[in-house]
Amino acid sequence: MSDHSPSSLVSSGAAIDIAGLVQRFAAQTVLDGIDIRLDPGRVLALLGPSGCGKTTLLKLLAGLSRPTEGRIAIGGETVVDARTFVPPERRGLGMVFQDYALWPHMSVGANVAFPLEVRGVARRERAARVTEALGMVGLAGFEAREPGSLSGGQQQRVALARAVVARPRVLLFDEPLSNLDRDLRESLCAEIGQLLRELGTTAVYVTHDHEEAFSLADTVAVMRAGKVCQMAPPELLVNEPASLEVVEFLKLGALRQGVRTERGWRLAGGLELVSPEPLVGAAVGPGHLFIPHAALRPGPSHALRGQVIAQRYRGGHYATTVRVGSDHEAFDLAWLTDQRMPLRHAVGLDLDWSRLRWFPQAA
Ligand SMILES: Nc1ncnc2c1ncn2[C@@H]1O[C@H](COP(=O)(O)OP(=O)(O)OP(=O)(O)O)[C@@H](O)[C@H]1O
Repeated sequence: MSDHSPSSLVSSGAAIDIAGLVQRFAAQTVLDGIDIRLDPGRVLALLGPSGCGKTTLLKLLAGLSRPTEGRIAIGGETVVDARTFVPPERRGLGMVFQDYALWPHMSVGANVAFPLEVRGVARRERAARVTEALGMVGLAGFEAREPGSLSGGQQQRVALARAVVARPRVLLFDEPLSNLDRDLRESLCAEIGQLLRELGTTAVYVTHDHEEAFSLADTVAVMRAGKVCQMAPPELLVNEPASLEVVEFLKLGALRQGVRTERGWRLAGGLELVSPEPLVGAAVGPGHLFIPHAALRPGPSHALRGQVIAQRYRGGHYATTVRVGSDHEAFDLAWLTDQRMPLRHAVGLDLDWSRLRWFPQAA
């Protein structure tokens, strides 16, 4: 964020242990047996579609509600189970919300100082730590400003300074960037990631944005319908998605129904993929083939032939949509190239066969 050293705000992050967490509201089961262990200082993203239970899980961590069943421990101490409930203010947390939640009648400095005031920190130390926290988020000298006079991005930086000023053991983020425009989202996301690493705080970050989750987090929990489908570092999720659900949600390529043959796959619609090398693993039979975007590369074998149907310039490359396969069963793949191409331009692509994933149909 700035080159200000965060020395006095560095905290020792706490481990988080969640075991058998269930949340029911009347007949609806919103969290259905969540087990998560997060090591101290790690950043976990909870990623999933609207309504999958992300915010409900974050609220349980924060102590803003109580689970129907299960246990949460922070730093080895049980903060909630059937017998225990530690209130939010005693959990050692900092929180950043989507809507900033700043107090409009208080100056920026007073907003950031508030968690220290509540903890009875002396005025002189308070002032020094507020200055430092504002410096860290790139708002040095903003103490006297009114929150209402700041841009959305600046208000979120104030909220971030307020969340870190009391050296929390755990930081919780609930979709903090979703009210900001794309460029600002990208830059603030990178800055938050850097800040978290400098501070060493454990963090849980709720988002439905894949890019945010993948760029910020050490570990991503993909959630669907109250369950964690897969929890893994971003590169593992991309290369080894555990299930069709994860593949479908992450949208990192094309998923096609087909039949595994001795030498490759015959996809619905008739497209044949024949591997140059013998395939290992999985028996022949029906299932789904996942062709990740990352498996595409230019080359002479032209395992896949298609037509360019769209190109978008982004960050030095053309994100190119290539339509492959016959008319009624055509599918689209995204390919990064530095060449500009006319619409309907015919392209032949090679495949990195080792990156294809086959999900055999359950017997
Ligand atoms: N206090 C409550 N009482 C009844 N139902 C609730 C309550 N809180 C949440 N729900 C329901 O639980 C489900 C999950 O909500 P939650 O806010 O956790 O989802 P989410 O994954 O964070 O979604 P979004 O990305 O839209 O915020 C929703 O169907 C919601 O209506």
